[in-house]
Amino acid sequence: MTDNKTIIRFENVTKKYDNDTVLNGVSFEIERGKFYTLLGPSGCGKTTILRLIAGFIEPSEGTISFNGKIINDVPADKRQVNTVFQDYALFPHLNVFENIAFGLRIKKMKNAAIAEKVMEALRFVNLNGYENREISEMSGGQRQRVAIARAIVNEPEILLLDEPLSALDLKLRTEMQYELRELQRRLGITFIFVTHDQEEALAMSDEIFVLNQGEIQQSGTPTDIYDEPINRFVADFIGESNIVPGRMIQDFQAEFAGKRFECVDQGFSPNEPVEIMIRPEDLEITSTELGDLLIKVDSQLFRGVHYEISGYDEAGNEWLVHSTKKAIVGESIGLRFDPEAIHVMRFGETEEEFDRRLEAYAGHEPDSSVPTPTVGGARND
Ligand SMILES: Nc1ncnc2c1ncn2[C@@H]1O[C@H](COP(=O)(O)OP(=O)(O)OP(=O)(O)O)[C@@H](O)[C@H]1O
Repeated sequence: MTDNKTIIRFENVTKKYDNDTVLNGVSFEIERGKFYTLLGPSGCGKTTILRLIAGFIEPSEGTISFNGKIINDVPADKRQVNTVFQDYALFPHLNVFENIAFGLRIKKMKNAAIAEKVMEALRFVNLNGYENREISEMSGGQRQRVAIARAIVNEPEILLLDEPLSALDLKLRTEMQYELRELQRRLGITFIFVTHDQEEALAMSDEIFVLNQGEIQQSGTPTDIYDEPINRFVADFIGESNIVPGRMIQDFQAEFAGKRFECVDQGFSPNEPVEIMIRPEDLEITSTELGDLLIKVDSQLFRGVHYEISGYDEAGNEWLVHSTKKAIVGESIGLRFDPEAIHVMRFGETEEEFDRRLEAYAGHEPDSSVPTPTVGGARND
């Protein structure tokens, strides 16, 4: 059922071009007034989802609803959706004012009303006073804002943004991230933003959909996805991660790198093979005596805020560590980590199964009657 928070709903949407399936049975809901990001590598289907929402293309199978009504064959110009394109698609022969006014003139709005709306849109994107400038006289960041003003002047219910920051240099891009986020809050309309930049997605979004090969791998808040990635693809794509093979001995006890560790995961079959993920910043450098794991340092890079240290454990797994402490290449160091830092990933788990497993953990602390090693401690047996 669609409740009144839901503005867009995809149900088993597939898009094929000839025999190529570019979206494969995708289902999701978009809630009103939030900032969503579609994140994934090139060719995974992000733009295809935007184009389906905008009405530029139709699904091959499945349904798309807008405010509870199926809109599969509603034409683009009848949808309350506007798009900001990667190249901004501004009209070079029109000045800033006329670029923004364009859609309103097509709607045959009166001049006075157009002027009022254009000026309001310019204020929203901090470009008041620029209305008579030519597009060629505007910088990249300013053109970007004109493109946004042109989209919001139509008062859409949803604004689609297809990699709108990719043409900007890093500093301007970071500034525009703040501006866009702030603009979305002030306008209160739904933004659906496409990017392949994970840091951008983490910084800006209320919700992220991580896509790969035409399927949604995982959806959730930035912290959910960063802290609890569902599989190797998501863990690797969002941030840096150490992923090593292991198995779940029993509830709250994982084995990897030849040792057993207390963890916070449960609901696996005894000895089930799994993948273990630990973030580089969750590994703490300590002495070889105190370490849960020993690694021989292979390389070290200074990254400004931290050192990036890599090395190999005795089982041959590579570990990446982010630490403010220095290490010495060629020497052994100990690594310490908490049970919560160990993320256990099940092979082939669907998002529903994954969510159910995680919900089952909530409020269930490891049972103290289960014989497990000390907190974060390793047991050699
Ligand atoms: N009109 C089309 N005809 C055939 N294949 C298409 C068409 N449009 C897109 N595709 C294919 O669909 C797949 C998904 O494309 P899409 O543009 O959605 O990817 P994307 O995730 O937005 O990628 P990028 O980040 O590179 O823009 C790609 O393999 C692409 O080649």
